[in-house]
Amino acid sequence: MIRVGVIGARGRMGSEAVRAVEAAPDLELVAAIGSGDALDALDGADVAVDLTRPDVVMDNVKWCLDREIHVVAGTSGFTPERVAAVRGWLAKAPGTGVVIAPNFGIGAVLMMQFAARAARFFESVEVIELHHPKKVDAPSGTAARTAELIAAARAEAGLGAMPDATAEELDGARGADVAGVRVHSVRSAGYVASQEVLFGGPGERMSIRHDSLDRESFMPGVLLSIREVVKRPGLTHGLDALLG
Ligand SMILES: NC(=O)C1=CN([C@@H]2O[C@H](COP(=O)(O)OP(=O)(O)OC[C@H]3O[C@@H](n4cnc5c(N)ncnc54)[C@H](OP(=O)(O)O)[C@@H]3O)[C@@H](O)[C@H]2O)C=CC1
Ligand SMILES: O=C(O)C1=N[C@H](C(=O)O)C[C@H](O)C1
Repeated sequence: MIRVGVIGARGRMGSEAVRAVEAAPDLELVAAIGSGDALDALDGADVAVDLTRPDVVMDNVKWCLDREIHVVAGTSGFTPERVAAVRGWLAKAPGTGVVIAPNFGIGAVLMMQFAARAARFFESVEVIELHHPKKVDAPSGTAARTAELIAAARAEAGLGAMPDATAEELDGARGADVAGVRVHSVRSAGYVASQEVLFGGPGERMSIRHDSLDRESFMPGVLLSIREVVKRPGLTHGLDALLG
């Protein structure tokens, strides 16, 4: 049995994760921690799953790594600087694993992979992410990571800046610049989590879209990450490596 604690257990994702862990025959829920609860309840846990907020997740990860508790971090906000900080902490806990999962959805992981693969073939690319209006951060972690992957693929292919004649702009009209890729965030009732990556080249365009219609879409990825993190010391960034 893998002993699991969920941090953010009363939230939208955390409560789903609690149910999923409780229903899994090889996992035991040993802690369900909400805001205001002490992390000490994680003593004895093998894995902590963090589904909280970008402003608290780093402290939680550090607390767990100081105690050699493996971490599955689904919370958004993992900038390259934060990922580097986690790597640094892991260097002092070499037997411990961390999975940072910008998105647990299998389709979303594929959408990010496909986008990175297509990136070198198009001169233009922009990302539109659409989420429920209770989301506290923008752009989404998924969109930011997608932009980073696209930017890396473009750089590797020797592509320069994208064509864009914008000379006058209402603040925000062209979205956020993430590693040179424009990311547009929509917040609207009726959405859980969606993303579309738009590519353009001479005489053609292509879009790759993924929609999570229900948070149950994330649960297979949460369970896979828990089962894998105990076998993988060090940092795993994204579910790609876990999917084979
Ligand atoms: N990787 C993925 O596939 C997915 C990631 N996410 C990410 O997961 C995170 C949570 O999303 P969501 O569930 O929608 O958000 P919610 O606001 O519904 O849940 C967050 C929960 O964290 C709790 N919390 C806040 N601070 C602490 C703390 N210091 N210790 C313990 N618990 C705390 C909150 O408690 P309280 O309400 O009392 O403040 C709340 O219950 C977000 O960053 C989101 O982007 C979401 C969906 C999928
Ligand atoms: O807050 C959400 O809901 C989601 N957050 C993650 C993100 O920021 O990418 C994953 C998914 O998009 C749902």
